[in-house]
Amino acid sequence: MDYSQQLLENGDFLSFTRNNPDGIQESFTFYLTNSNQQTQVSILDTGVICFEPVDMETNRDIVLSCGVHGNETAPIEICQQLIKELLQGTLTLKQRVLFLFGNPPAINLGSRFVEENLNRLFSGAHSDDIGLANQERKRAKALEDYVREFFDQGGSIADNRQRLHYDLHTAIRGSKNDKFAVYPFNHGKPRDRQQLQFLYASGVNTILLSNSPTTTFSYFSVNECCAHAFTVELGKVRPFGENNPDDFVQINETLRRLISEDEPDFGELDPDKLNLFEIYKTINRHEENFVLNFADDVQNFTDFPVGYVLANDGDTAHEITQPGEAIIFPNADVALGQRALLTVIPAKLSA
Ligand SMILES: O=C(O)CCC(=O)N[C@@H](CCC(=O)O)C(=O)O
Ligand SMILES: [Zn+2]
Repeated sequence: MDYSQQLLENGDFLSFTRNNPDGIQESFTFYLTNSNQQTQVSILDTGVICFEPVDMETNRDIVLSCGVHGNETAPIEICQQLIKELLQGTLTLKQRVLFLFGNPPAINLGSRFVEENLNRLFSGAHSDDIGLANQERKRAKALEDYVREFFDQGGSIADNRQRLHYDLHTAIRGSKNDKFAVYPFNHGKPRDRQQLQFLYASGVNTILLSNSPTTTFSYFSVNECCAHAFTVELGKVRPFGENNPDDFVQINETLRRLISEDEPDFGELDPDKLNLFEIYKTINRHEENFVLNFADDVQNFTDFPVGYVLANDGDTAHEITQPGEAIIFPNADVALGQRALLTVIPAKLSA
């Protein structure tokens, strides 16, 4: 049985990806027909599948990525289910959608990454040290190319086309705010209220505004593709099969509407309902002797008193300097030079 027939029968793109973690021999395309509407399905690489309505006006191009960190399974399960329903014709396709399972070898290992954190390798960082051409660097470059090409083929945002990229993750620690999103630096452009409302309707009521360039996937799409893009954290990391579907009802619903409606209305933003923070400090690990001065079970968004030493990096002490300053993504076990934690402070949406 050929691959396209197999995918049509079982809709199981995740197994296809996991069985071909290092790539496929060549890309392939096939067509689906449902209620007289044709869909072009293109498998461009392992973990890369694109759905496009044929001969139908569309107004947005949607990228949904997951598994950029291989052990973050809830987003992988969400995307797998959407792909299955599209392949089996039970979810209507009205817009172009590109799904990406970011790091198949890491997904198979159930680990965050194999050699290097993929989500630190975008915006060209994959080519910074040419001696280091590991699979994550190659994949970061390939993912950039797939996303750029997908948006380019959709058409220009000057023609009122919307470009969207939601990079779906789960966090290592528990969190006082279970679901939250990083809104990448957008070089001073106003933050998009419709997008904030979309996130709110998806159950993501906490937003971290980033004020500087990074090497994450979502910043790449904002900066190089002019997309609305976010890193979306959907709860705590759990192994496959241990995620509670009840925790993802809202995002499942909003993503379905985004894919299958012409002009979905997600309601009006009430900024008072959002917990808004800005990223205040990025603390990188520079020394082997790096310690965090709080326990492993301290949750994201926990604040500490001014003067509290959060971390010691060799001889450097990183202190809390602002009332309300709270921790996000603490991880002492990162490579030297990489981000070991962020701090955030409460923020307001500018008019
Ligand atoms: O919980 C953690 O420590 C990490 C969760 C995670 O993978 N977060 C992303 C955030 C990316 C961003 O800042 O936009 C990451 O660290 O890559
Ligand atoms: Zn992640």
